[in-house]
Amino acid sequence: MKEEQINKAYANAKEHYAALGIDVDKAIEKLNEIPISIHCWQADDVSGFENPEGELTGGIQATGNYPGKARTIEELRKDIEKVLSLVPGKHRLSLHAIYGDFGGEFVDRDQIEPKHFQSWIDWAKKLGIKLDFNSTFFSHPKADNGYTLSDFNPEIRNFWKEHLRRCRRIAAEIGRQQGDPCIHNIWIPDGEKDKTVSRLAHRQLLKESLDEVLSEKISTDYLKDTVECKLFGIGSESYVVGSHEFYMGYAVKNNMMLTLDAGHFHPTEVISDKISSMLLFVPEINLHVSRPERWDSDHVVILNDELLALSQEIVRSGNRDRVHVGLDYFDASINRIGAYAVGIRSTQKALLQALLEPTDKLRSFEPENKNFQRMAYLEELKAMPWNAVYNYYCHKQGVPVGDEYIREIERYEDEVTSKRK
Ligand SMILES: C[C@H](O)[C@H](O)[C@@H](O)C(=O)CO
Ligand SMILES: [Mn+2]
Repeated sequence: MKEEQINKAYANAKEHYAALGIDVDKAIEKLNEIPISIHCWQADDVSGFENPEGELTGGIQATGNYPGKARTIEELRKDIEKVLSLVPGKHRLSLHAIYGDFGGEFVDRDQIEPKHFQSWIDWAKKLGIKLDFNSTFFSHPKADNGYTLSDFNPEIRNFWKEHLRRCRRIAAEIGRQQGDPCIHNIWIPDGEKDKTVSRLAHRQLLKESLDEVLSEKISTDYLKDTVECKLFGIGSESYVVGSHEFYMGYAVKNNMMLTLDAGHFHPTEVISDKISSMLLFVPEINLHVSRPERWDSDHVVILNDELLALSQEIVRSGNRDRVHVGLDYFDASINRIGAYAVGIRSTQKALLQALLEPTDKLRSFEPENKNFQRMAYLEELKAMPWNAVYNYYCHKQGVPVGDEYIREIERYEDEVTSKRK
């Protein structure tokens, strides 16, 4: 797109929004301050570097066999660097524990240390980005019977407690070195395919295991733990120990962060409407923005109604700094760099639309029962020239404008990912 065209469209958009009392430059500034925590696992179908040839377990599945997935740390970093060059803003990278730099050795989960993540910390520092972290309770023989921290066997529980303990210390070290708290997401796949009888017993064990490990106090200047619930997984259709009620209760009781994953609820249930409730009871919320298609299928995030509603709720709540936006999907059926670019850019477009909303004006209709006016303005806003503002933002940040990123990805595929056999 030509510079002149971008500027002209932007000037026109600016005028349109000004008529509604909206300052587009301020909206861009605010958008620029919202980091998106980019998940490292889209690049390699959640394989990681502990046992890359191993099976992906834990009730999640990456479907598809598109060529070019990252096979090494170097390839994964190169891919993430490419992704970062295609999107405006400063973002974060969310690492899973199985993505350590193990130097070709097998290091079991109860043995990992900060040193295995030092090269990630150094790399991130060089790029000027921050890291988040995830403990990995899946794809491991000690999780094969469906339980980890809530297993009846104390040896299994102890193994996973040690993993969690170490992950917290690794995340804290990342936070300390980057001078910004590292968000440590705890997702535990424990559950069963069919009619579990001992539901309470497993939940009691999960609670006890978490209580024990989380009793080690670590400053929130370095580490922010967050717990992620789930309704069901593949092979855990009937029972998941860490359900919504379990973790909502756990997070509220312990005054800690709660992760809401868009794919972890009933098929028609949305997380956008949970934000305004949970903000009243937990200090912070972590989002795993994903796209469930019929089930928790982890499709690439696109600009749909729920993504917009989610963004509106974040912005309208006035608590942007208490809601952390992270992505979580792993589509192996399409170009993986493209999957990242679409997901990040769409999330930003939704956030921008929310930031360009004349919220006070809309709110003013409510006490006056002017619900037609509210609805009509909301409809008008959908067709406002927000995309011209996004294009201008991309242009100013020196990243591809409009559909230019598609050709960049095709070039990268020709030159890099297609050569990975
Ligand atoms: C790989 C992630 O940890 C995983 O996707 C988790 O966050 C989840 O959402 C599982 O369904
Ligand atoms: Mn998730």
